[in-house]
Amino acid sequence: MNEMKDGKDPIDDKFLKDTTINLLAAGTDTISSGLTWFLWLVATHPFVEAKILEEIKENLPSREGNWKCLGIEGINKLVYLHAALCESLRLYPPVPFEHKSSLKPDVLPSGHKIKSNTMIVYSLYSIGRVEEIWGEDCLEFKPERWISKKGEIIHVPSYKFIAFNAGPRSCLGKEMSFIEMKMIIVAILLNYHIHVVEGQVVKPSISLILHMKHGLKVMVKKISI
Ligand code: HEM
Repeated sequence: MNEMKDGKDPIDDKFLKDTTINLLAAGTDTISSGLTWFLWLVATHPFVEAKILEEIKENLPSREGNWKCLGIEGINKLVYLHAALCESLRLYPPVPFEHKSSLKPDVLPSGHKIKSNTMIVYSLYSIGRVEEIWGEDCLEFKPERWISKKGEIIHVPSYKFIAFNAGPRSCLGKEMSFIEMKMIIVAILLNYHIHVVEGQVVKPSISLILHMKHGLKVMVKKISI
């Protein structure tokens, strides 16, 4: 990487180009998928929307202040919003399945024996909906399950909340994703009311990214807080 040729390092340029493309590719469709499912869930759960808005307004420095006044510190104080976002990513992980390969023979936690070079595909979508893991209400959108009695976020290990994958190859953009998504959500919810058009079929497409199969039709109305 540090080998210089004529004052220019071709390996360095390639590394920078690849890294930039990698970050753009990894952080574009994932964020848009995550935001679409989130906005749909919030628009169809008015109680959750009201609680998010209440929390944002409580944390705005002044009633006249707009969302930009919150800054990253303010955004990080929004416990209910964080909980709602985790809950949305649990039910609709933008990367719905993953694969790993074994270097040598191994035994899975389930007891299954595998040979070397076996590809194992696992569903992040399903892991977020297992009753033994998440409880009887696992299919319900309940941000409250992420909040302790003290009103703090409950830490959930990444092997359980697997939307960003777990282990050495987990998402490098996890923290950035939360900040980015929260800023966009706050900017949208403070300025617009989103009404989901009735009668449409909302379901995931089976692809590398969990897009909505038919997109999401909404009516957007400008509001002022
Ligand atoms: C809601 C948003 C996102 C979700 C759910 C998500 C999820 C994931 C998942 C599941 C992986 C593992 C992929 C694999 O092993 O094949 C991954 C890897 C990765 N993500 Fe994200 N991601 C998100 C946003 C971002 C953003 C915004 C960035 C960067 C700006 C980013 C950068 C990366 C990178 C660089 C990797 C590869 C890490 C490695 O292989 O060591 N991601 N992400």
